[in-house]
Amino acid sequence: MTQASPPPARPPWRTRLARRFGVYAHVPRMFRQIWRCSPALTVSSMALRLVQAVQPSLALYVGKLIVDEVIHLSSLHMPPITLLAWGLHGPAMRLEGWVALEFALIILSDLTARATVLVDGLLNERYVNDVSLSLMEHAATLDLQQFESSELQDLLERARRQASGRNNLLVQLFNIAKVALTAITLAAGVMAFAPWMVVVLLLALLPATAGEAHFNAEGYRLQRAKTAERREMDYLRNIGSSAEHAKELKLFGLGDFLVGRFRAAATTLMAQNRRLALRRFVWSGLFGMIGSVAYYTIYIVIVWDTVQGRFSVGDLTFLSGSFVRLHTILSSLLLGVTQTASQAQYLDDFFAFLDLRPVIVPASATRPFPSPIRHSIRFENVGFRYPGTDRWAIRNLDLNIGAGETVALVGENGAGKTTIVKLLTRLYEPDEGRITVDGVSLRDMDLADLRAHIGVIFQDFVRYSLTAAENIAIGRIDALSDTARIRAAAREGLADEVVGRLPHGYDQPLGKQLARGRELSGGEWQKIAISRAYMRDADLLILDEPTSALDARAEADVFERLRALRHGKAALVISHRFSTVRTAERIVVLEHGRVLEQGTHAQLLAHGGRYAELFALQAAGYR
Ligand SMILES: Nc1ncnc2c1ncn2[C@@H]1O[C@H](COP(=O)(O)OP(=O)(O)OP(=O)(O)O)[C@@H](O)[C@H]1O
Repeated sequence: MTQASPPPARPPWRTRLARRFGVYAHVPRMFRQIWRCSPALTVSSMALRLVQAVQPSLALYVGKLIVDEVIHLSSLHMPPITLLAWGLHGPAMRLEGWVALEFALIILSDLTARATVLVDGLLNERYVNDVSLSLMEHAATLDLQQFESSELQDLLERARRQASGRNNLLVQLFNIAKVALTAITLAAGVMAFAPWMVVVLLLALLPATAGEAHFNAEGYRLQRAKTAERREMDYLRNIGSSAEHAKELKLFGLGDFLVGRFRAAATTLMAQNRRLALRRFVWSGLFGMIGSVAYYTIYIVIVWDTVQGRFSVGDLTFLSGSFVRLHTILSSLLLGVTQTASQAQYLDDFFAFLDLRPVIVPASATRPFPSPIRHSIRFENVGFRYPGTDRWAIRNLDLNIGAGETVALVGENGAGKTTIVKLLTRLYEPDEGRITVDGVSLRDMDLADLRAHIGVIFQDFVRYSLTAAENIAIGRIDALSDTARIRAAAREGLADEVVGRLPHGYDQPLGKQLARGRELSGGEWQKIAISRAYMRDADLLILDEPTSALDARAEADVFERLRALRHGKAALVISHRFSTVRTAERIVVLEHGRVLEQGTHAQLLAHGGRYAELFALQAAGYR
């Protein structure tokens, strides 16, 4: 599975440059999303940063005033007095005022820093939840065929990373705004003394910025190209450590095989990441040094100017202090901008996912599902190919399911039985022909209305790690609190005696994922799934291999109830078991996506075709 895929090709420089600038295109959209989470918290977070931004310049300037005042006072040659007496001394009052202001600034800085952590924490949590909810809500609107494509899985994986790991982007962007403001105020202070210093410092930081931008883009490109490999690694990790797979893993001794495959994938990925990290380390170190050299050159000039008397000692403290900060702040600002740029690239994936539209377009003028069905459900010359494949899974299919009729579909593996169910429920659209209910095309119906009138149990139904009641209520989730309905459905689907044996009855969590969870046998799960179908008052009941795991008595019971329940409703049953199939009013034999023969059990046996042949084969097994 894992091939050491070659590093992705480098796009031309124009594209690279456009991408580097384009990464922030989605930031306003992200900001709107944050704002929607809580306008009050967003405003508070920004206001607190505004206060924090000007604080360092103010503190430095007050520091300069203190130093100058101390030098002034020490030049007055006061007689020795106590600190208290000196404090009450007139000339000291101004110094005390500056110190008090500095103290107030420090307290304010401390308070705003703490308040920012609090506000950001609250806002971040809301934002992360909002992002996860948007992902889930949007995923629910997409079609099955989109989920089955690996491109969508890759995009979803990257979008999820935005939901789980990229949430700091918000805090980082706010911090950048704060740091930028601080840098402006500090630079304005330094500019008043020597504008060239700021210019030199900015120029000296340019190489480091360019380097960071380059390596961040490279890093993202590598991560993006490796999405499929990472998904495979997640898959291997998951099957290697889940209770669901533990049984086969042990019996087939798959542990070493999985570990080996994971290790191979991880080693390739690590080697590519390491190469990039090393190149980044070397270049960033070199570029960083250019900034430091510029900084120390300027520092020496400031000291020299002070020694020469062009600057006061207060000026020296202010300038050197401002300069240290400006140097650190500008470096971190430039770094921050490029780092957030690389994170902002994930926003692309996140919003690209949110912008995906379902492929099955809703009908422009919807017609209600004809309930109850008076005549029939018809497949008229239907043809269908799965997206991305050339083979027709279904071709020239004409099929009729009359009102109140039970039709059984039989056919060898891959004949197209489940595909018919997917088309009937509009999980996929036919490429040719049409499907109608009493003459109304499925395409003209509202999707939710259509699905509300059909009860389906697929052969690979889901075993939810939820309580027994919830597992049954899944069939009609808006009736979750309707205990009587859940119990009635459980009786019809034979799940009530399964539930009766559970220590916590209907409140018993099922599966192994939840605390107190109880695992059921295959047949017991199937009874739960059949009960799900009974939760719906469906006009068409579709059971795809409903009784494959049931014992003979349970199977007979299920069909007896099915017949009793239907009262004029149609049913489509797919099965390989002839004991199930023979009870149907009509049996349709499929081959290569077409109807080969159809009729009652007796008619088909008399006909002596494929059905008779398959029936004889199975019957021989029992003799
Ligand atoms: N998601 C898919 N993408 C591509 N091809 C698919 C997909 N699902 C099924 N097929 C192909 O379509 C054909 C019909 O499959 P279908 O699941 O309808 O068969 P079936 O009659 O239900 O088989 P079985 O008895 O094994 O359940 C098969 O050749 C299968 O390989």
